[in-house]
Amino acid sequence: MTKVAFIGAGSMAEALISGMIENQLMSGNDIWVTNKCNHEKLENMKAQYGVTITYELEQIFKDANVVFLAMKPKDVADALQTIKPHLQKNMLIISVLAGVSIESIEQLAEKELPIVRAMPNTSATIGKSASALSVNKHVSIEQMKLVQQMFETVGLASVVREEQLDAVTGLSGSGPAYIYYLAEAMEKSAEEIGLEKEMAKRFIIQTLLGAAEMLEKSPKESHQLRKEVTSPGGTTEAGLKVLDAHAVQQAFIECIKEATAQSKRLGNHFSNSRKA
Ligand SMILES: NC(=O)C1=CN([C@@H]2O[C@H](COP(=O)(O)OP(=O)(O)OC[C@H]3O[C@@H](n4cnc5c(N)ncnc54)[C@H](OP(=O)(O)O)[C@@H]3O)[C@@H](O)[C@H]2O)C=CC1
Ligand SMILES: O=C(O)[C@@H]1CCC=N1
Repeated sequence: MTKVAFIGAGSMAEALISGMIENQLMSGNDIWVTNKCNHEKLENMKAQYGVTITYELEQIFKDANVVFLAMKPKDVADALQTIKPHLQKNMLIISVLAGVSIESIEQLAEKELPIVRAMPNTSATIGKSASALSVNKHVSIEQMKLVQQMFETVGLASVVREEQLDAVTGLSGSGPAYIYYLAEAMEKSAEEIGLEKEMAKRFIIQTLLGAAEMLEKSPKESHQLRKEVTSPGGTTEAGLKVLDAHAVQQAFIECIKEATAQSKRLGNHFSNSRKA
């Protein structure tokens, strides 16, 4: 049996727990969860997923095979300071923290541990995450199999070079938020052009799902698929002219580059503050 401990019980931890349970990789009995102080949140997770919740570190780490680090980057130094006496050589550490390098975690833990740095996204909740994984040399073949299995259960999982993880964070870690941002704009416009909210929502969702599936299944590139919707002198052309006038495509490119840069900054800030 695998015992999985989550240190941090926020959005990303919940997405992974929900996805792993929903897709029957494990049950709530296998999962232990703690956070900093939000007891109500832990109680909610216990009620919803049947996980064990505790602030007793002895309990959470006893016989744990896998330890997820799922706090914000700014909190990982304090968290590791507290948990490090409980970390054992055979425990696989999986960090989902944006920006924070494997080396930084090794230094904070002050012992040689198998460490995976992962960048999933919140679509793990429904088994649709895009997760990138990097590992250190202490991760065994068996542990790697387990990691692959866990992240494949919650979506697509690929091993990447660690230096690629900031870009993955900017692209697909943050990515769901960009799509929700577009959905928000579509919902707001629907209201203004006189469509009922519920009906418009169904049309928006189906349009996003349909376009995503076309991107997946059609052999055509995205720009070709866009062209096929855009009749000369038609409605799409008129709409897209407005987006071009506002340089929206360029803005999205800059958005992803900035998110990537922020991931690097989070990591640098973190390692510099350790050196200071
Ligand atoms: N949200 C997302 O879409 C994604 C997030 N990530 C990464 O996941 C990590 C968590 O993000 P997210 O879930 O959004 O953050 P949240 O703010 O939702 O959750 C953070 C959790 O960490 C807990 N925590 C803080 N300090 C400690 C501590 N010392 N010991 C134990 N638990 C602690 C908090 O507890 P309390 O509530 O009690 O303060 C809270 O449960 C981040 O590092 C982020 O970069 C990665 C991919 C996507
Ligand atoms: O916004 C963040 O920092 C985290 C990392 C990727 C998605 N959410």
